[in-house]
Parts: sequence; structure tokens; C-alpha cells
Amino acid sequence: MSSPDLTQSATIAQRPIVSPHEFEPMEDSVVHMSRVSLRRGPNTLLNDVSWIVEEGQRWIVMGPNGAGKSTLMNIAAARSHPTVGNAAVLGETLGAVDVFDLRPSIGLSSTLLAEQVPGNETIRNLVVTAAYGVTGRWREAYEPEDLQRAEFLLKRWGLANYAERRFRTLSEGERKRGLIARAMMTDPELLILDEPGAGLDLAGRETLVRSLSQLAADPFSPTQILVTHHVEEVPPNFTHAMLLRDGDVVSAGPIETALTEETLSDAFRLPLNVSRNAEGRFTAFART
Ligand SMILES: Nc1ncnc2c1ncn2[C@@H]1O[C@H](COP(=O)(O)OP(=O)(O)OP(=O)(O)O)[C@@H](O)[C@H]1O
Repeated sequence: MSSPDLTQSATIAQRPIVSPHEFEPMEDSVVHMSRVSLRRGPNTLLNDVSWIVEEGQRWIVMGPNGAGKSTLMNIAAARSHPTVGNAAVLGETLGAVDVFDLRPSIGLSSTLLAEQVPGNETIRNLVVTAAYGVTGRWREAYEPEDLQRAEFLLKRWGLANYAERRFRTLSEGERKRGLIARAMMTDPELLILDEPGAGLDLAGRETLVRSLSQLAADPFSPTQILVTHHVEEVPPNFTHAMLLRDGDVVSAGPIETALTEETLSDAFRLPLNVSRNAEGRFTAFART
């Protein structure tokens, strides 16, 4: 489906496909994808995606299982390249930049990352090792400022009393908060949280939503992209949304127009009743 909003934002983002060295991302864009497709063998994981994330915006990326959300986040996090099209992050075009220079400016929390954390890593080391972009503390020497920042972030994310606990002994909610603290360690300009609410119980989800809403409201916090399957996990104060289905963009733009009953029903191929309360929280039910 194509809403007027989608047409407008995609048109602004679209440029002729050029070599990475020739691509000129929009000034002050944090993410600029133009006509991005990603293929693996015969499968098209993303199909002609054009998207601009501007500084200070807070985006929700939503869609059913297999829609391409994590694939899109891997490009935005400079972890993979488009097969076709141009993608720039923080003004640097993938293919024309050393991604190892770019990655410290991008905070990423994902299930894939969680799987790479050694089970015996303490939560303090989980956070501080982000300064070197590694998981599993070994012999790296950390500056006192790094250690201080890790302590600050552990406190900020309610983990001050867990600093010496091993990652494997933490609850899912504590792990998720630890991964977000780690993603913030390098004081990134872009924060990407891929399904931070997955596997949380009701109290854990509500605590997380409140923390993410507070972070989103902080004008000094980084530009944010949050991937979720559930409208209940959308924190108030998020400003924009993109819905994906089968690698295609269903809608993208300000959350009021991009995340609606119509666009959600389309993305999930299910007629839905969607409402939003005065506090900005969404609920969705299948129409009976
Ligand atoms: N390396 C690969 N080779 C082939 N297909 C792949 C590969 N990686 C992912 N896919 C497929 O691409 C599609 C999109 O995957 P992706 O993980 O981006 O979806 P998603 O929206 O994040 O899904 P979920 O909500 O289940 O996490 C899926 O159908 C997946 O099976």
C-alpha cells in the first residue's frame, strides 16, 4: 500500500543509484537509504527501501516475523551492505568508509549480540567492553573515564547492584537493560535497539517502556531506532514509524500517520482495531 506520507518521504530519500563514492546523503541525516535492496541467494530480504532518519528523531520499526527488520537494522548499524542501492549512516556512505571507524558512533543492542556474550562475563564488563567494541573482557586496559561511564550507565539502567553478576545468571529483563547500557557506552550518535522488549514479563516490559520513553524525551540522547513486534511496546515520545512487510515498506513517516489501524492491518495482513490512549500508549486487537 502507499500512503501519501510514504510517497512523500520515500521520494525525498530516493536518489539515482550511484557508486558509494558518488552518493551524497542528505545533509544532517543520521541514516539515509536510497533504493536499498538486499538479496541472499534467490531471496529478496529488502526491496527498494528509501528512508531518511534525521537527527533527534525516534523511530519505531515494526512488522511481522521475517519482514526484514533485523536485516534493515544491520545496514543501519553498518554491519552489512545493500546488494543494490546506497546507504549512508551519520553522513558516511557504506562502501566508501571504514566501518570500523563508524561503528563506535552507533550503539546496537540485539539478540544476536546477546548470543555472543560469554555467559561468565560480568555485567560491568559487558558494558565497559563496548569501549573496544568487543565482548568478553580480556587484557584490555580501560581509562578511568571508561570505568566511570560504565558505572554511571549501570546505575542509569537500574543495574548498580548487579555489576559483578554473571550475564548468564541475570533475568531476561536485566540482560536487556545491560545490553542497552552497553549500547550507550560509547556515547553513540545513533542508538539501535532491536527487540529490547522480547521475552520480558509484563512488569519488565512496562519498566522498559518507561525507561525508553524517558530516554526518548531527553534532548541530549542520541537519535533512536527501536524494533518491535508489538504496539504495546511503543514508548510514548517516539516520533516516527516504519512498517515493513516481506521486505517492502508499508508506511514510513510521523508516527501519527505511519502507525495506524490501516497501516498495521496491512503490514500484519490482519484486520485490526488499534487505539492510542492519552499517555500515547497503543493497543491492538484483531477485529472480530
Ligand atoms: N543469510 C540469509 N540467507 C537467506 N535468507 C535470510 C538470511 N538472513 C535472513 N534471511 C531471511 O530474510 C527474511 C528477513 O529476515 P529478518 O531477520 O530481517 O526479519 P525480521 O523482520 O527481523 O524477523 P523477526 O521479527 O522474526 O526477527 C527472513 O525470511 C529470513 O529467513
